[in-house]
Amino acid sequence: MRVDVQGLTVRYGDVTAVDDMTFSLEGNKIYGLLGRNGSGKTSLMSALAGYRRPVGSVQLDGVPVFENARAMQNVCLVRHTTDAADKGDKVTHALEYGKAWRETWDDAYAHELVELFKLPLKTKVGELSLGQRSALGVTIGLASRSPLTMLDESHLGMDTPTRYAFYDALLNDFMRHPRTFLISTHLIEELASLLEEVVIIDHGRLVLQEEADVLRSRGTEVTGNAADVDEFTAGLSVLSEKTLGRTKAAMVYGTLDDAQLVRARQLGLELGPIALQDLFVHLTEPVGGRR
Ligand SMILES: Nc1ncnc2c1ncn2[C@@H]1O[C@H](COP(=O)(O)OP(=O)(O)OP(=O)(O)O)[C@@H](O)[C@H]1O
Repeated sequence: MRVDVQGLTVRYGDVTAVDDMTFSLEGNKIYGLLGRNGSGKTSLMSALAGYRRPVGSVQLDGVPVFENARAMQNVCLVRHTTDAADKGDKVTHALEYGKAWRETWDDAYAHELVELFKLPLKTKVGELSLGQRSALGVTIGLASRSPLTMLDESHLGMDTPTRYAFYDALLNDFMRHPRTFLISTHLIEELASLLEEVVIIDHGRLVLQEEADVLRSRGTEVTGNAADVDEFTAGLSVLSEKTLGRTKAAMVYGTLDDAQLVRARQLGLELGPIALQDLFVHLTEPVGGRR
């Protein structure tokens, strides 16, 4: 499903959560929506789901989503809190609602995921653990097979093995049934290999939208003898450094020229791709204020 956002602004009283945002997602990809706390991810996703009347326009496959039941049926937004489901309902009922609401729902797949995540069907949603609630949200999101599926930090409460089981399930299901996923997460590196394109927002504004590989190629990890790494990176924009004994790894922002590549070889330094997370930190406002 294609998404077109034009001049979108979301305000809560005096607070501008999304500030005149314009971008398009061509669709059928796994997109990462990255942004610091309070940057406007949830507000943006709510507008994309048609939950609020937009200032500006939000179109899904060329059709405005707000007050359009047909378009909204093609969207599934899973938030990290299972606010959609009544906490007094049993898990099995939450899944039935998912099924009743969506033509694209795959019930057999929903039950495969219930098995995978060991979800207790007869337990009330309000009595699930945080991780189980996350698993229920993710189950609803994946089994909905919605043409636009948005997962807003929905896997936050899962433990590490469960998160990795979720990433596998997501990728496998996306390969079998390509659709548009927009996923917000603060666990960037874990999800990085799944993301084809990345949208970074900060203070309600679009910072960049880029293919993940292109974004990674904007920086280099330089590893080697600490003194040699220091010599090589002097004057470069270093995003972060890690030292282990005499070895150092430095994340450098910017493209290296031929002379620098030759010098790196002379010093015996290893050059590799940069972590998306380091770029993200560099591209958004630092904790405590502006750069
Ligand atoms: N219901 C609301 N009423 C008033 N202000 C709100 C409301 N919801 C969000 N905001 C404000 O809008 C801004 C964006 O919030 P939003 O939840 O969209 O950010 P987010 O990127 O999803 O944050 P997080 O990563 O912490 O979940 C914040 O300043 C927040 O305080």
